[in-house]
Amino acid sequence: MRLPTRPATWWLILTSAAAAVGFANALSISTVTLITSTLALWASLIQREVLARSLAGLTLVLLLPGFLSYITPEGWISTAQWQAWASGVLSDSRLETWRAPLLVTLTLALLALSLLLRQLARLGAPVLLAAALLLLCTQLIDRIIGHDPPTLLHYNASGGALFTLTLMIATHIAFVWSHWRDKRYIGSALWPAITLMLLALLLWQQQHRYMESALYQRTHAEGKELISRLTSDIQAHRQAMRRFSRFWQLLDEAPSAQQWARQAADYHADFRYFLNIAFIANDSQVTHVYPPTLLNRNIQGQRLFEAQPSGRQALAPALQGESKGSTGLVELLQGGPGIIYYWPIKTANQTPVGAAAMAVSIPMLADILFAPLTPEHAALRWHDNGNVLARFGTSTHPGPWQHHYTLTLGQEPLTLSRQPNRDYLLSQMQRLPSIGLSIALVLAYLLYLVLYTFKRLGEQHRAMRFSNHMLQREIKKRSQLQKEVEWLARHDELTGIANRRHFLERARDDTQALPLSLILCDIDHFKRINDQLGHLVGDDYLKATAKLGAALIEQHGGIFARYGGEEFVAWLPGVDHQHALAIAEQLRRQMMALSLAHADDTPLTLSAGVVTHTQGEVDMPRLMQAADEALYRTKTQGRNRVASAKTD
Ligand SMILES: Nc1nc2c(ncn2[C@@H]2O[C@H](COP(=O)(O)OP(=O)(O)OP(=O)(O)O)[C@@H](O)[C@H]2O)c(=O)[nH]1
Repeated sequence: MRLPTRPATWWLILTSAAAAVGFANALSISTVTLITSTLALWASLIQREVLARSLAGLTLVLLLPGFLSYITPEGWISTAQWQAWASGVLSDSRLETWRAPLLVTLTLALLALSLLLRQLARLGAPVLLAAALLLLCTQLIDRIIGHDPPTLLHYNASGGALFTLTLMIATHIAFVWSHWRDKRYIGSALWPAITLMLLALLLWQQQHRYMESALYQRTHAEGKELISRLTSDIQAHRQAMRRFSRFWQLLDEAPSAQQWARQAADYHADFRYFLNIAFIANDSQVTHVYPPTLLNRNIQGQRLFEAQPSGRQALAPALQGESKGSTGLVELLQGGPGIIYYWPIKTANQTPVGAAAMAVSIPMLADILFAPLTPEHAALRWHDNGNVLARFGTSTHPGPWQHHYTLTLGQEPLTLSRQPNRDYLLSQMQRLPSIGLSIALVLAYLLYLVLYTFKRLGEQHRAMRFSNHMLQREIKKRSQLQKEVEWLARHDELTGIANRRHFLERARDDTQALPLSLILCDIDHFKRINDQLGHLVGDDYLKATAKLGAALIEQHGGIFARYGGEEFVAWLPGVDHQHALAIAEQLRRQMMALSLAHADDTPLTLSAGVVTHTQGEVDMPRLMQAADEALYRTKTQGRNRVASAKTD
C-alpha cells in the first residue's frame, strides 16, 4: 500500500478521524455537517469535482434551516415554532440538535461555499476561506475567555467540533494554496474585506453581549418584581389576619363555635391557602376549627403545647395577649410543610381569652401565588436550604441562568429560585445582530469581488496599454521601413536622386507636353577614378554629379535620374531640341567647373547624347537607343562633348 505524500492528505485523514469521533459521540446537525464537509474535501482531493460540489451543496442545505432560524424575526417564525419543527422531525429532539451554533453554521457554510465555487479566486473562494478562519479564531478566543454568566445563545463550537473545524480549515488551505497563482491581487483585495469582517464581528460580539446582559438584567428584574408582588400578597394576608384577631374585641367573651365559623368562613374564602383558622383556648387546646374538614376535626381538642411543641414559643405570648407570633417552617398536623401564625384574641376589656391560629400550607400558598404566572416563561423553585417546598413551571428546556431571591414568610427567610426557560429567552432575543453579521459577511464578500475584479482589470488595462504602446511603436517602425523601402524602390541609394524605375515611370506618365527631350550622360573615364583614386572618391564624384544634374534639370521642370553605373539620364517635358542641347551643354560646363579631378589633375568631364520627341506616341526604347548612339558618338569623338541624336 502506498502512503499519501501530500501534506493535505494527512491533514484530511486527521480531520476525518476527528469528525467521526464527534459524529459517534452525538448526532446533531454540527456533527453531520462536519462529516459531509469532510467527505466533500475528500472528493475534492481525489478530483471528483461533481461529487465534491454535491456534498458541499448538501452541507449548505442541512445548515440552511438553522441559519434561517437565527435571522428570521421572531414575529415571522417564532422560536416555539422552530422548536416544534425540530421535535417534529426527530421526536424529543431539541432545537440545538437541528441548529448548529451560529458561528459553526457560518464557518461550515463558508467552507462549503468555497468548495462549491471550485476554489476559484475570481469567484471569491479566498475571502470565504478567510472569513471561515476569522470565525474560527473568534470561537477559539471566546472559548479561552469564557463567559460569566454563561451565554444563552451558544454561538460557538464545542471543544471537539472546534478541533475538527481547525483541522478542516487547515486542510482546505493546504489544498487551495497552490491553486492561487495571482496571490498579489488576492492579497490586496482580501485585506479590506477582512477588515470589514473583523469590524462586523467585533460589533456583533459587542451587540450580542450587550443584548444578553440586558436580557439577564431584565429576567433578574422580572424575578424581583415577582418577589415584591408575592411579598405584598403575603402582607395582605397578614393585614387580614390582624383584622380578624381584632374583630373579637367587639365581644365581651371568648368566641362561640358558631361565631368563629361564620367569621372564619369569610377569611378562608379570600385566603384559601389557610389550611385552617383555629381558636386556641388559653390552655393551648384547639377549641374551634374552620373549615370543618376531617383532618381539621381530628386536631380539634388537641393541646398544642403537647401536640406541636415546636410552636410553643410562638403560641405562648399570643395566648398571654402579649404579641403575635409565628412558627418557623414546620410539618403541619394536617401534613405538608407550613407556617402557623398566632394572633392574640382579647375581649372588649382587653382580657386575653385565647389565640387565633392560622396554618398556612406552603404548597397551597405557592399554587395560589404562582397561579397568575406563565409557566412557559420560567421554572420556580421555592426551597428552604435545598429542601424543595414547591415547584412551578416546566423545565424541559431550562435556560442557563438562575436567579435566587429571599421571600420571608413569618419569621422564615425562604429562597425562591427562578430559572427562565430557554425557549422563552430565545424568543426575547433580537435577531438583529445575527442579521447584521450575515449582511456584513455578504458585503465583505462583494467588496472582495469588486476589488479583485478592479485590480485584475487594472492590471489587464495596464498590460493592454503597454502592448498598445509597443504595437504603435512597431507600426511606426514598419511604416518608416515601408517608406524607406518605397523610397529605395524609386531612388538611387548612393546619390539620393531618382533611379531608373522612377525615371521610366515619370517618362511614361509625363508625355503630354510635347516636344520632350531626353539627355543621356556618362562620366568620362570613370573607371580610372576608381582605379587610381579609389571607389570612395568615385562614389563622391557620382554624388556630386547627381546633385549638380538634379539641380539643373529640376530648374527646367524635368527629372534627373541615375540610369546605372556612371550613367545619368534627364527627362525634360516641354523642352525642344535646341533648348535641350543648351541644357546638356550647360551641364557639361558646370561639371568641368566642379573641379573634380582625375589623379593627373585633369578635370572630370561628362559626355551627353540629346534626343527630342516632337510628335506622336513616345517610343521609349527608341528614344533611349537614339540618345545612346549620340552618346557613343561623343565617346568616339574624344569625350567631354554633347551630341545630338537624329530626331523625327
Ligand atoms: N565608385 C563607383 N564606381 C562605379 C559605380 N558604378 C559603376 N562604377 C564604375 O564605373 C566604371 C565604368 O567604366 P566604363 O564603363 O569602362 O567606362 P569609363 O571608364 O567611364 O570609360 P568611358 O565611359 O568610355 O569614358 C567601372 O569601373 C565601374 O566599376 C559606383 O556606384 N561607384
